[in-house]
Parts: sequence; structure tokens; C-alpha cells
Amino acid sequence: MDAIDKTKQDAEKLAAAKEAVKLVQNDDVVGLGTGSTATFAIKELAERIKKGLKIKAAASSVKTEELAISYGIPILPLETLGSINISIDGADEFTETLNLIKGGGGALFREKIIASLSKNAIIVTDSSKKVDKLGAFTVPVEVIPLALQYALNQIEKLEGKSVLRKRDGKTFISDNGNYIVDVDFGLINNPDKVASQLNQIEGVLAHGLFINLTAKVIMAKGDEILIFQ
Ligand SMILES: O=C[C@H](O)[C@H](O)[C@H](O)COP(=O)(O)O
Repeated sequence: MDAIDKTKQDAEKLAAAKEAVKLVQNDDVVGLGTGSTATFAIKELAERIKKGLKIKAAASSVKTEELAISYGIPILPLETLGSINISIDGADEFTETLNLIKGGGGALFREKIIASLSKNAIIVTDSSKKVDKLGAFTVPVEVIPLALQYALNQIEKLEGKSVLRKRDGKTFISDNGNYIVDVDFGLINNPDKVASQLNQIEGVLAHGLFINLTAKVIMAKGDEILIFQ
């Protein structure tokens, strides 16, 4: 993506994030996503807090927690929360049926916990994230290290092509101390089935297929805001 496209994409991310943050109400517990689009939402939320909004938040990654704290957003430990009023997060891909691929930044497990706890799970995206079928973006799978070879074998049986995620030449380690395997399943005709097959592999902590976990996707396209729900 060239510089001009990125500017346009960032403008869309910001517009979608602003729209989502309008939905946050006083006294809400807010789930904070991870990634560039969620970061726009966190900044917007901080602006509303400056103007008097009173909320508490839960973070989906160490990076998000640090960012939120730097903006003075009060953070509650995720393990203490039985429910979350509203969550705002990004996605790598989504379909109109509100199925997603997430985890490009490696935060999928905590993001999934937040989405599962959330009464109103909102996804914010630019227009590049909408697809007819999931799968052009590889599916991130978080694997407990000692189960790596077993999980790779099982994923191969599902006809997924796995690549162990690296960053700066080193194996990427998630906030939970695990590996991320990025799996190419081709375009996915039946995401529910693939999700449940991945769920059955011992050693897979979580995967980036988010099925029936989203209340609403707010997508900006140019000057337009489109809502999918
Ligand atoms: O692990 C990362 C998350 O699932 C992100 O929400 C996802 O990768 C989208 O990130 P971005 O908003 O930077 O495109």
C-alpha cells in the first residue's frame, strides 16, 4: 500500500473508531482491542474521558494496556470480569455475516475472551477489510509451545499450510508465552467447521476465526459509514 492509500485507510480507521466510541456510555466497562484501528478508538475514548466520560476498561494485549494507561484510562484485570458492556476492536477480515479473521497482531486469545464477555462487541474497520469469503488473510493460531509439532501435524490433516510466525528473524511469542502459526486454508467455505476443527486440536489455545462473536461491524468507506449487524 503506498503513502496516499495509507492516509486514506487511516482516515477510514479513524472515522469508524469515532463512530464506535460514540456508543460508549458512562459507567461502562469497555473492552479495548489491539492494532492500529483499535488504537484510534483508544485515543478517541481518552478524548471523551478528558471531557468527563467515566468508564473502566479491560485490555486485550500488553501493548493496549500500556497505551490505555498512558492515556489515563483505568484498567481492570481481565480475569476479574464476568461481563463487559461494550468492546471495540479491529479485524483483519470480515464478512457481511459478521464472521471475522483476527490476530494479525497476535492478540487473538485475549481479544476472543473480551469479545466473548462483551454484551456489545463492536468491530471497527476501514473498507479494505470486507471480503466475500474469509481466508485471503491467513488464520492465526496460537499454539502452546510443547504442542507445536503435534498441532502442525493436525493442521496439515485439515489441509492448512502453516507458517510459524517470526518477527525480526526471531520466533514471535504472544503475550501468553505461546507461538503463533499462520495457516493458509485458501478461501474458507465453511468457517464454522474450520473453527470447530481447530478448537479440537490439543495445544491450540485459540485461533483467529471469530464466529458469532460480533454484534456490529462499523466500516468507513471514504466519507461514508456503513454498519453491518
Ligand atoms: O491481533 C491483532 C488484532 O486482531 C487486530 O485487531 C487485527 O490484526 C487488525 O489490526 P489493524 O487494525 O491494525 O488492521
